[in-house]
Amino acid sequence: MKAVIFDLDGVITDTAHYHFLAWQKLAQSQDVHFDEAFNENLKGIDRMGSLELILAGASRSYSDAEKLALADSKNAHYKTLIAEMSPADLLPGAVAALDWCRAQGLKVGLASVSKNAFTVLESLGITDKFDYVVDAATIARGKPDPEIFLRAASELGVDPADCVGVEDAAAGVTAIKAAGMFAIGVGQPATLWQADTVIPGLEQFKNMMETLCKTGASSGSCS
Ligand SMILES: O=P(O)(O)OC[C@H]1O[C@@H](O)[C@H](O)[C@@H](O)[C@@H]1O
Ligand SMILES: [Mg+2]
Repeated sequence: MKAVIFDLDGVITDTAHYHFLAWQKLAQSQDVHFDEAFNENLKGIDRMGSLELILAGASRSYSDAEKLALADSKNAHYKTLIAEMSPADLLPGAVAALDWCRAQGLKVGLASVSKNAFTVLESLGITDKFDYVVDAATIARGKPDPEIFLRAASELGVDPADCVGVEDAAAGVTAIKAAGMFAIGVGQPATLWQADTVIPGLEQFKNMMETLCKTGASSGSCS
């Protein structure tokens, strides 16, 4: 393996909860039922894709202009929720995982479909820990399409088969597998059943990677 490509929301920081709160408020404003179980379907899905899924439960149809206005209002709310983020919002094990990759000589990429990813990385103080961060605005097809992971691998100069992807969302794991990479799921095995292996959080990342390197389970050997 030569590179590790991380998702951001729900893997490195708990912005997944802020997305949930912002979508919940929007759904309530449109009288659409919304709960944690439904939100699971939105994880990893881009902004307009998520909005379409929510509005599918509404009693009326929406014009493109209305949809854009709703997406803008969700994003404005989301931005107020992330405004106070700081390095204290890093999930346990996140910095250690990123630093371990670099110490091993592995390339480190970020593949988030969030257009707020650069802002969040800056607030967390970890921008310089990545060799390449995909700009979500340049991605045509969101997860579960593999485009974003393939772009990261290409920009890092690494064959997708030599990459490990790390994801908390089912759609993200599907994208990693479709890109031909080894998938580490972060969360519940029942949700992330497509992943090659699942860990509860990044605190277990280093041990998992060392085991993979020893057994050659990913792609033969490490860097
Ligand atoms: O609205 P943004 O910040 O561009 O984010 C898009 C998506 O980014 C993903 O990382 C999140 O898992 C989704 O929940 C979110 O909808
Ligand atoms: Mg995520």
